[in-house]
Amino acid sequence: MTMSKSMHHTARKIVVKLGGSTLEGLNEAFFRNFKALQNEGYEIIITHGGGPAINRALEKENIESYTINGLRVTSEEMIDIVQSTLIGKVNPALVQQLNAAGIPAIGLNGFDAALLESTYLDQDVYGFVGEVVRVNTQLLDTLTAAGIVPVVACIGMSKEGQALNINGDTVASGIALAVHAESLLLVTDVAGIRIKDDYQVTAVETDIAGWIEKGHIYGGMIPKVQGAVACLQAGIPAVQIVNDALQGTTIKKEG
Ligand SMILES: Nc1ncnc2c1ncn2[C@@H]1O[C@H](COP(=O)(O)OP(=O)(O)O)[C@@H](O)[C@H]1O
Ligand SMILES: CC(=O)N[C@@H](CCC(=O)OP(=O)(O)O)C(=O)O
Repeated sequence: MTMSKSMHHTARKIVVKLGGSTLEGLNEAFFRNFKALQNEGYEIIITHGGGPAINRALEKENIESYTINGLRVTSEEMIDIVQSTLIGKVNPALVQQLNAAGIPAIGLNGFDAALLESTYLDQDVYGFVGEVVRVNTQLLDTLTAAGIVPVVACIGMSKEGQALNINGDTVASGIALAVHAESLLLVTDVAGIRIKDDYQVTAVETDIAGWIEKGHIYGGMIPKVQGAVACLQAGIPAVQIVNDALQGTTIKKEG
């Protein structure tokens, strides 16, 4: 029997999402860990948020904002500010840090080669907030195969060409699903999931819903664990929620 050669690009992939709170000062240890993963043969795709930078830009314009379930309700006047902050400021600053550390990186957002096709999550409730419908994985494959790290800002593009604000964690899990990543790493400002007083080293997917219901997980942690559950259910073996020293919680399907 002969084995047919797969047409798929089969390199092992990791998606790393950098939360807004971690972006400004990535430390040397982070870049070391990053290069170690590349040297092991992993192709890495970076996605990022920028919540704190968006907050500052909105404050400057005296615009108040609020979140529901960790998602920022985004009005028409806000989406322009979100778009220009993430694509114009946060993304190039991160790309610069990577390039300076010797990691060739290219900045992208949902509009580039229709990278993130999106629809409104629920326009009546959230306004200009999107969810990921389709990812141009071919673009990502082409770049990573050429040794270039894609750095994706979490702005989606609707069919009509409208920019949509997508939570960074939602983009990260959407891309991880689309490229069949081996793992998803959500880097944030806390050492993983804290339940009462204890940071969890491991968690199983079935714990998550109850923790949200009881209020142990709230705010910005909600889109992270929801993205994690979607990845685990689609067969991605593990999702990690960690701080910049890569300490935190590993979430798995079963204990
Ligand atoms: N159970 C929990 N464990 C840890 N952090 C939690 C939990 N529930 C809510 N949070 C909050 O989630 C925050 C991380 O989300 P967020 O601020 O959106 O970070 P990022 O910008 O990295 O996406 C933490 O700083 C913490 O305030
Ligand atoms: C819809 C939604 O919530 N969008 C986020 C996008 C930025 C983000 O996700 O930033 P962090 O990774 O720092 O949380 C927002 O407007 O803040």
